[in-house]
Amino acid sequence: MAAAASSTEFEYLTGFNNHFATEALPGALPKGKNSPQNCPYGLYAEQLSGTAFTRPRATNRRTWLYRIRPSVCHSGPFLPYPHPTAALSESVPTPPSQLRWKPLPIPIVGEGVSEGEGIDFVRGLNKMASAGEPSMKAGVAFYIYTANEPMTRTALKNADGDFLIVPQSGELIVKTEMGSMHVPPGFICVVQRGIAFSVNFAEGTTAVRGYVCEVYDGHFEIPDLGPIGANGLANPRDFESPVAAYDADAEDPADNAFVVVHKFLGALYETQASHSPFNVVAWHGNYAPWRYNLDNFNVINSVSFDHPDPCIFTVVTVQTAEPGRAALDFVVFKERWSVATDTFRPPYFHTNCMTEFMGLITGRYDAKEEGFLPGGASLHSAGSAHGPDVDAFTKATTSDLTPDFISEGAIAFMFESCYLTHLSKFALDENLLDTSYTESAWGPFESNFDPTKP
Ligand SMILES: O=C(O)Cc1cc(O)ccc1O
Ligand SMILES: [Fe+2]
Repeated sequence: MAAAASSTEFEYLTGFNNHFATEALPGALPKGKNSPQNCPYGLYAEQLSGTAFTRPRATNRRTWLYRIRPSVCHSGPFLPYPHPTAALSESVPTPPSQLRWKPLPIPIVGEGVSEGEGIDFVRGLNKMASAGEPSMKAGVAFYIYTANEPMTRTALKNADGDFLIVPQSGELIVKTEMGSMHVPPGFICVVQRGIAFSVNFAEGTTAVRGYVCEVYDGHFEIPDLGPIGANGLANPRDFESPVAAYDADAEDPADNAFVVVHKFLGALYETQASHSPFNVVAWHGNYAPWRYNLDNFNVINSVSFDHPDPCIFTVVTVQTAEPGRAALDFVVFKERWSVATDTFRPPYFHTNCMTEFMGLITGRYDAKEEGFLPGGASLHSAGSAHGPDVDAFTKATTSDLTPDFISEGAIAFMFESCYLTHLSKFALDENLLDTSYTESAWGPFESNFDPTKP
């Protein structure tokens, strides 16, 4: 497939939830006020709210955009957007089975998508599982995307939730109204609701695969550190937001045409725009997309005994109103020293009241060294017991407990949610599922119980 290559050289503004100010033309930001009678360069002033106007200052998010045309010129009339796998996204009766998926082919060919067809990020977004309702601002959706075409003249604007994008293969250029970000595997990015964006490819990338978590609740925050102190895990200064950049109008009106896909109440709508929605010449505010390099995550773990719960690896979280109960924790399992004495070191057997959707970006995961593959996924629903597979158990109970540098170069992750998710029809496709998962992982366990040997 032809892929328009994009440069990866972008500037960034650093710091989590900072109040940024950035202009692509000198003096484009009005001085001292948000909404002057006339804006510099003939721009239109427009506010984008990320939270209710009345939220307390600490959690209030909004950005002022100075743009060539108001956003309303790029929206409506809205017509249903024919998504190739829409029918497969529908929720189906969901068993509590522990599930594992093989790496998804790029692109996925099947119902709705024929061999050789160009598929972009929006058309290649496949819903695996979801819970809740965008209309009530509570819930999540987990997706795997595969695409072989950039969104050169298409943008997506999501009213339902924030998108956390986790590339697994292929380097993304995520172009947003606030500017562009390079997001290769090993990085994550968040594009919050209401911000139009296109997923394009970096030079050398012709096909991509990765994971997306959409959260209908609030926005991603860095977790509080409690007794850990003022530093550690994900540090605020490592979050990078784009600088302002805009598409200038081309001379030929035909070259300016854009399709804006709008996600609203779980459905996709399209609108034909005569100009690019990426027309923000300057912006200021604290509601902006960001990227984060997972290399910067400072792993903290036990240096005495026992296996801490996986929340110790939370990079960012979306909280519900109940303290400590996450709509979504994004948790990363990466290389680290494993030193705990007299301890079963891999993830323990457990039943969680939260839902655990996992993916693997690269390398191996210590609870399942075989079978859980990069580009694949697993789902352990709330209430469904799971744990290390028999090989991991045998290795962990027989090896010497010397300090061990584990999972070298590996990055696994978990979307952990307090919501119970429904599977999509797509997720139950037998060609995508690893149908031998539960039997191969846990079937061989035998009783080692001997009442004579304490
Ligand atoms: O199930 C999993 O592999 C994820 C996980 C990891 C861990 O270290 C502890 C608990 C847990 O759910
Ligand atoms: Fe688990």
